[in-house]
Amino acid sequence: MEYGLIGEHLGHSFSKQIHSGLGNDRYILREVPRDRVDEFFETREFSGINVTIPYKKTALAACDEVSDLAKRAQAVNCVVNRGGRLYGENTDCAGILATLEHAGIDVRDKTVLVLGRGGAATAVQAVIESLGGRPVTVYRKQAEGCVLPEQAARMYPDAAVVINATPAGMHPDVESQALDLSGFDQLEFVFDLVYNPLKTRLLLQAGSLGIPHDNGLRMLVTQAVRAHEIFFDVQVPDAITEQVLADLVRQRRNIVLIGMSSCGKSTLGKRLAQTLGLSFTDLDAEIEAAAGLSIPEIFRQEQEAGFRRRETEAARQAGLDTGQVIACGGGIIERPENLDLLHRNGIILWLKRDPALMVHEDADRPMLKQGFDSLYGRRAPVYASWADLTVTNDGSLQEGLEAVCRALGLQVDGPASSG
Ligand SMILES: Nc1ncnc2c1ncn2[C@@H]1O[C@H](COP(=O)(O)OP(=O)(O)O)[C@@H](O)[C@H]1O
Ligand SMILES: O=C(O)C1=C[C@@H](OP(=O)(O)O)[C@@H](O)[C@H](O)C1
Ligand SMILES: [Mg+2]
Repeated sequence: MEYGLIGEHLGHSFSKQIHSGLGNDRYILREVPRDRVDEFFETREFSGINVTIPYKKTALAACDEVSDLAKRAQAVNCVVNRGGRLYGENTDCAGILATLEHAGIDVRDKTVLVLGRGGAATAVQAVIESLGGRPVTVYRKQAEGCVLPEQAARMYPDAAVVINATPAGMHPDVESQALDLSGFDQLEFVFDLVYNPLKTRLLLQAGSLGIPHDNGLRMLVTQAVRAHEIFFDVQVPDAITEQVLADLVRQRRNIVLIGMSSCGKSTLGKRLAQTLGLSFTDLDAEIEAAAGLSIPEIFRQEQEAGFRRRETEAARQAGLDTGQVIACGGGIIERPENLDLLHRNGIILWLKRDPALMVHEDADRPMLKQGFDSLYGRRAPVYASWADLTVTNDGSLQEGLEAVCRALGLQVDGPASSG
C-alpha cells in the first residue's frame, strides 16, 4: 500500500473520493483487523496513510516523531514514512481549526462546551486550548471533570460555542441529541462533527434559534487536504479545498421541492434530477406504492388524516437518504414536523407558480375540493417560511429548470434540454 486509509471498518468512508478529488488516485481504503495492526506499523510498507478508529493511539505509539498538537490530542490520524522514519500528525485538529476559522469564531477566553470525552473530543479540546479558549467537557454520565448535559446551562450560561464530538445524531441514531441548546443565550456558534445527516437535531435546533452552525464536512475535507500536503510536501490552494467540499455537498444534499399542487414539483423535479445526476423521489409515488392505493383512494378510505400520516412516514424515509431531488405533495407543510425530517439532508426550495397558471380542479388532487384560493391563501405564507430558496416558475419547464439551477448556484448550461 502506498497511500490510503486504515481502520477497522471503513464501509462509509468518503476519503478515497476526497483524495481522488485532490489528484491522488493511488489512495485506497484498507481494513486492518485488530490483531494485524502492530505488524502493519512494524513493516512500514506504505508512503503515507490516514488512520481512523480504533487505531489513532496505536499510530501515535508507532511513530518516531509526532507533532505537538498530535501529542496534545493523544492521537495520530496521519502518518508519513520518510525513508523508514514515521512522522505522525493529527490533521483532524487542522479540520477543527478550519471550521472555526471559516465561521469567524474566536474562542480566546471563551467557554466552549465540548460534548463527549472520546478521541474526537480530546482533539477538539487540544485545539480549543491551543487557541486560548476554555473547554468544558459535557458528558452524559457522572464523571470526574465533566458536567452533565442537564446542568450545563446553569453552570455555564456564558458558553459561546458548543462542539459535538459524540456520535449522537449520527445515522441511524438520528433522533439523539447530546445537549439541548434552549437554555443558552450567548451562543455564537454550534459545530457538530457529524455529517451524516448533514444536519443533526443539534444543528436543526441551532438553525431554528438563529445560531450560526456547521457540520463535520469541512473538517473531513480539511483533514484530508492537510494529509495530502504532508504526503506530497505541497500546498493545496484554498480554491481546491472549497471545490472538493462543494462537490461533496452537491452530491449528498437533497433538493426538496415544495409548493402548491400543480406548481410543477413532480415534472420539474424529475428533470432536475436527470440534469444534476441525482436520484429522484416523488413522495406521492412513495405513498401510493406503500399503500398499494392511488391518492384519491387513500383519501376516500383513510381521509386526509390517514394520508398525512403516510406522508410524514414517506418524508422521514426519504429525508434519511442523500443525493436526491425530492418532490413533495402540496400539503407537506400541513404538518410542522415534516420540516425537520426534510431539512436533515436537504435544502428546501419553494417552486412558486402564478395561481392563474395552476390547476384549480382535478379529480386526482382531492384537496382542491376545498377551494384553490382559500387553500393557497392559507399555504403560501407557510411555503415562504419553510423555504431556504424561492424560485418563480411561471414560464416553460426549461426556463424553470434553469432558474432552479441558478438559485442553487449550479451551472445551467448542462444537458437540460429536450422536451
Ligand atoms: N414550468 C413548468 N414546470 C413544471 N411543470 C410545468 C411547467 N409548465 C407547465 N407545466 C405542466 O404543469 C403540470 C405540473 O404538474 P406536476 O408536475 O404534477 O406539479 P406538482 O407535482 O407540483 O403538483 C404538468 O402537467 C406540467 O407538464
Ligand atoms: O395539496 C395537497 O394537500 C396534496 C397534493 C398532492 O400532491 P401535488 O402537490 O403533487 O399535487 C398530493 O400529495 C395529495 O393529493 C395532497
Ligand atoms: Mg406532484
